[in-house]
Amino acid sequence: MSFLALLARNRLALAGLVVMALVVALALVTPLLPLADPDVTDTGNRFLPPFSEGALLGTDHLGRDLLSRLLWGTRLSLAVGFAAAVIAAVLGAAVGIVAGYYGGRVDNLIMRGVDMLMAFPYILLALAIVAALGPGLLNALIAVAAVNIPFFARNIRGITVGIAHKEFVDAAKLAGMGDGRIILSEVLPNVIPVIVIAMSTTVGWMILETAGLSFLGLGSQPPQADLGSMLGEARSALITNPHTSVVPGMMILVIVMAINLLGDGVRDALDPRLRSGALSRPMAATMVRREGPVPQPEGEALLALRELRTEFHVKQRVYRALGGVSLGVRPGECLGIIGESGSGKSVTALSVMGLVASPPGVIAGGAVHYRGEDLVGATYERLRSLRGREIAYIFQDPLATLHPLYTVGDQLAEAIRVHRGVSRGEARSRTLALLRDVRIPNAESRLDSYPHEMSGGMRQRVGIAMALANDPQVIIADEPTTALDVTVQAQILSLLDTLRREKGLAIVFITHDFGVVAQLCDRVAVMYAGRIVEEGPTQAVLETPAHPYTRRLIACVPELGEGKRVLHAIPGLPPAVDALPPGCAFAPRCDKAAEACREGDVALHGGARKVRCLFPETAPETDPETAAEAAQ
Ligand SMILES: Nc1ncnc2c1ncn2[C@@H]1O[C@H](COP(=O)(O)OP(=O)(O)OP(=O)(O)O)[C@@H](O)[C@H]1O
Repeated sequence: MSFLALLARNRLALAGLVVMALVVALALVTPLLPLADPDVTDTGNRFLPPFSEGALLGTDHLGRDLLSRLLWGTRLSLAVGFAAAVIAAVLGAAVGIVAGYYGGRVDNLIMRGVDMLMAFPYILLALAIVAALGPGLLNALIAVAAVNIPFFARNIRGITVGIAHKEFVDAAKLAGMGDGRIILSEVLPNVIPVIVIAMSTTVGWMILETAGLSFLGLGSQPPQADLGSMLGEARSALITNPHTSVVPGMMILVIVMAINLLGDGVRDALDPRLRSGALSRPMAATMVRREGPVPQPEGEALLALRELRTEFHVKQRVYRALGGVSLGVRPGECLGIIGESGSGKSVTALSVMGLVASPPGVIAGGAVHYRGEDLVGATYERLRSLRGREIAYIFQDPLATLHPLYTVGDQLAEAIRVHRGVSRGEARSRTLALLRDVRIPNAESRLDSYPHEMSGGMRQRVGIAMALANDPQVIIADEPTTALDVTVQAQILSLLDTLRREKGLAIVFITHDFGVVAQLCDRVAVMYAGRIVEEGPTQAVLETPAHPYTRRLIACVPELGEGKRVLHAIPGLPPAVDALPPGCAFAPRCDKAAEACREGDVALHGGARKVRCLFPETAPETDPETAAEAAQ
C-alpha cells in the first residue's frame, strides 16, 4: 500500500496534512499577497480591533497590520523550525550512526558527551547558547538545533547498534566493503525511516522552542516579526487588547497541532510492518468471508478439511494460496503433506486453527471439521479453547516461537496452566514428565534452561513437548525436522511415531522430504499451487506415482547407495498464485500436457488413491464415472 494511501487511512493525520499544506502554501505566497508592510508603524491607529477598515485582524501596539505580521511571522517561524529540525536530525543521526556502528570506545566517548548535553534542562541550555552567541534569530536556530541533537543521537544510536550486528552487515564486511560504504549503503537506508519519524514528531516541538526564545526576546529582533516575538510584544496588552496575543497564539496552536497529528500519521505509515496489514492490528483469528455453500461434515475423519480456500488480499491483488483443499486424518494416523516451496503447505496448516494473519489473509470458502464441528465458522473464544488443547502445532523454528526471556520450564508450565486450572507445583511436575517424554536428558536441570542455552534438536523437542502439553488429539507439524541433522531428525521422527502409536494422536506432517514421509506417514498428499494433485497410501504413491508432478518430484531425490544417476530437475517454476493458468496448474511444466489440460478445471478423482490429472502415469483404481466426469 502506498505511503499516501496509508496516511490517508488515518483521518486525524489527513486533517493535519490538509491544515499544514494550507499554512505552508500561505507562507509561500505571502510575498505575492497585497499586504501592508509588516514593519511600518502607524501610532495613530494603535490597537485597532479585528475587522477594522484596512486591517482585517486589527493592529498591534505600534499600529502595524497584524495580518501582515502574522503571515510574515508564520513564514519565519516555519522556516526556522524546519531548518532547526533538519540540522538536528542530520547532525544527531550522524553522531548516532558513528557511535552505534563503531561501538566500544568511540561509542563511549560520543555518548558520554551527548549525556552531558542531556543533563541540562533544554531551555537553560538554549538560553546559555544564545547568551554566549548573542540574541538573534540565527543564534536561536543554532541553539534549538543544538539542544535537540542529543535526542536524535540517542535514538539513532540505539537503532544502529541493532543493525550493525545483523548478518547483512557482516556479509558486507566479508565482501571487503569499507566502513564508509557500509554505513552509507547498509546502515543508512535502514535508519532513514526512523530519522524521518523522529523529525516529524519533533518539528512541532522545535517551532515551539524557537517561539519560546523569541518570546523572551532572544530570537527575532524588532521590528522583524515571528510568532514568538509577536506574542512577547503583545504580553503587556494581554488584558486590554487580547486580540494581539490571540492572533499569533492561535497560529502557533494550529501549526503545532497539525504537525503533531501529521507526525503521528507519518510514523504509523512508515512502519514497514504495517504496510501490507494496513493500519490495524492483526485480527485474533483469520478473517472469514465464505462464498458458496458450506460443506457438511462426512466420513469418520477426526480432522477434515473440505474444499478449503484461503486467499491473501494485498492491494488490488488476490493470491489464491489454497484453491479448494480437501484432506482428512483419523486418530492414530499420520498424514504427510508434501510439495515444493510456496505450494501452500504452511497456509493449509495455519488455516485449520484460523492462524493465518488477517489482514491480508481471508478464508474464502470451504470448511474445517473437527469432530464434526466447523472450525472456520467458530468464534474466536471457541478456537482459543481448542488451540493447544485439542489441536496443537509444532513449527519449524522453535527459537522463533519460544520466548527468549523465560526458562523452558516456565513456558511449558504456562502452556499447561492456560488450559487447566492446576497449581504451580502440579504444572511443574507435569512439565518434567513432558520433557522426559520427549527424551530430553537431565530433564530436571533443563527445566531452568533458557531457549538459547539448548541445541537445535533440544529446542525442537521442547517445541514437541509444548505441543503435547495438553494432550491434544491432533498435532500439526510444519517441517519440524528441516533444520536438524539426520540423527536428531531420526530421533524426533521415532518419537512422534511412538507418540501416535501410544497415545492415538492424529498427525499432519508437512515436509518436502520424501524420506521423512516414507518413514513416518501412512498416507501422503502432494500439493501443487495450492491444490492437492495426488493423495494415497504412502508406499503406493512413492512406488507408483500417478501424477506426473509426483513422479518428477520423486525423480529429483538422490538415493544413497544406488550408484550415480542423473537427477532430473523439473524445468520451470511453480506458477504465482495470483496468476494461476487455466486448467491444470502443472501443465506448463509437464511433458505430457495436452490441449485438454489447459482448459477447464481438472478434478481430483479416484478412491483410496486420488489424482488430479487427465493422463496419469499409472491409472489409479479409478471408478470410470469420476474419471469421465473429470475429463469433461
Ligand atoms: N502474507 C502473504 N501475502 C501474500 N501471499 C502470501 C502470504 N503468505 C503466503 N503467501 C503465498 O501463499 C502461498 C503458499 O505459501 P506457503 O507458506 O503455504 O508455502 P509452503 O508450501 O509452506 O512453502 P515452504 O515449503 O517454503 O514453507 C505462496 O505462494 C505464498 O507466496
